[in-house]
Formats: sequence, C-alpha cells, structure tokens
Amino acid sequence: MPVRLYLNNVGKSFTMHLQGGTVIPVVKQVEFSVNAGECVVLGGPSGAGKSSILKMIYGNYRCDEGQILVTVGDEIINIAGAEPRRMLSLREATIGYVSQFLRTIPRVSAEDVVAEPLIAQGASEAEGVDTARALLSRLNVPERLWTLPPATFSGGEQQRVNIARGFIAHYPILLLDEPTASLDAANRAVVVRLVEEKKEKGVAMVGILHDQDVREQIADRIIDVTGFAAEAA
Ligand SMILES: Nc1ncnc2c1ncn2[C@@H]1O[C@H](COP(=O)(O)OP(=O)(O)OP(=O)(O)O)[C@@H](O)[C@H]1O
Repeated sequence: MPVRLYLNNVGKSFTMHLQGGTVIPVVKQVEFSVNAGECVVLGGPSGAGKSSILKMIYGNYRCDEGQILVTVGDEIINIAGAEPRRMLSLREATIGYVSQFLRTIPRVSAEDVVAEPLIAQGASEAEGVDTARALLSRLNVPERLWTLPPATFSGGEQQRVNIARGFIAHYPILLLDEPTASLDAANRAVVVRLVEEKKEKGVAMVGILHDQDVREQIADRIIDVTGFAAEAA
C-alpha cells in the first residue's frame, strides 16, 4: 500500500511568552510513515506529546523543524510549510479529524451537522442527510433527536453526533483523537467497525486511543512517542 503520510525529523517546543520566555520542549526527530489502509496508534504516557503530534499533522500547531508530507493524488505536500488557506482546503478534502468533543452550532440540526462535511465534498443535500441518518442510527442516536440542534444533547449523544460527522466524508487521511472515550461497549464496537470500513477504503489513520480493547482491535502498529522525547533545554 502506498505511503499517505510521512513525518520526517519533526520537532516541537512551546515558548511561554508570558512566563519569561520559558521553553517547553515536547518532541524531536519524530519519524514515521502511515500507509493507505493502515491505522497507526500513538502510545506513551500522559504529556509525552501524542496530541501535539496529531495537532501538527492537522496544522493546529506549527512544527519548529522537519517535514510532514502528505500524498494528495500525484502531489506530495509539506504541511509543515503550508499556507493557512492551503491547510483549510486540505481539511476539506484530504485530512479529517475526529475528536471527542462536538462544537455545536446554534439552530443547526444534528443530521445537518453530520451531513455538512459530505455536502462540502460535493454530495447533494439529500445524499448528505440520508447518509447522516444512517450513521446516527448505527451509533444509536435516537431518531427523535435527529432534527434537533445537539446543544442540549447529553455528553454521550453529542459525542456520537461528532463521531458520525467525523466519519461521514471521505478523507485519505483521518486523525482519531480518543474517539471512543466514554462510549459504551455497543457504540465502541460501532466505532471499531467504522475504522475497519475506512481501512477497506484505503484511508491512512493516526490515532490516540487509551482504551486497550479498542486499541488492540484497530491498531496495525503502535508508536511509542517517548522515543521522540525532547530533553529540557
Ligand atoms: N498549547 C500549548 N502550550 C504550552 N504547552 C503545551 C501546549 N500543548 C501541549 N503542551 C505541552 O506539551 C507537552 C505534551 O502535551 P500533549 O498534550 O501533546 O501530550 P499527550 O501525550 O497527548 O498527553 P495526554 O495523554 O495527557 O493527552 C505537555 O508537557 C504539555 O504541557
């Protein structure tokens, strides 16, 4: 399977400008690749830098050094140097992110929240909403909630709306940030199945998953990020 994502010598530290410029080194010389159809899980203790690596791949955090190369069709793009506008278009078509928290939009129904990324990729509104309903149903979100805005939903219901939104569209690269945290066993199994379906479609995934069971079921490889620890300056 072709390489979809390649991190080469990536390093990151934070400079705390309001604390006298204290530098917090996080990771250095991060190097790994992810093939199409593969799910790589980042391991290591709290504070090791797993989320920071995921956020650099999604462009939320800038890398201080190194390259993050993404294959888009015949092109190879270095996200580490991508313009913000380029990054936004990559997020629409190439890199998806499933987090555990839903950002609710006032007055937009759950089914429209879920359908939006698919419609943004060119699907008709009807196809978007039909696909959204199918996913909400698989994730056991009660039908009576589908046409309501999720702001008043329970934490678990909002999380499942968010998962449906994260999995609905096709992205060649998908980042999973604790997608199963606080889900019950039945819904965890649905997420495992959704990840398997993405693998079958050749999606390259990088995940953070603390749940041992889920991790064992979906991880093709576990990369311990403590190997990339940056020493204190
Ligand atoms: N925006 C930020 N500003 C300053 N320091 C940060 C920032 N984000 C992360 N850090 C620091 O970087 C280090 C790595 O954090 P990160 O969240 O990447 O770890 P993690 O392995 O994902 O941890 P956890 O498993 O607890 O979520 C921590 O010491 C954290 O305090």
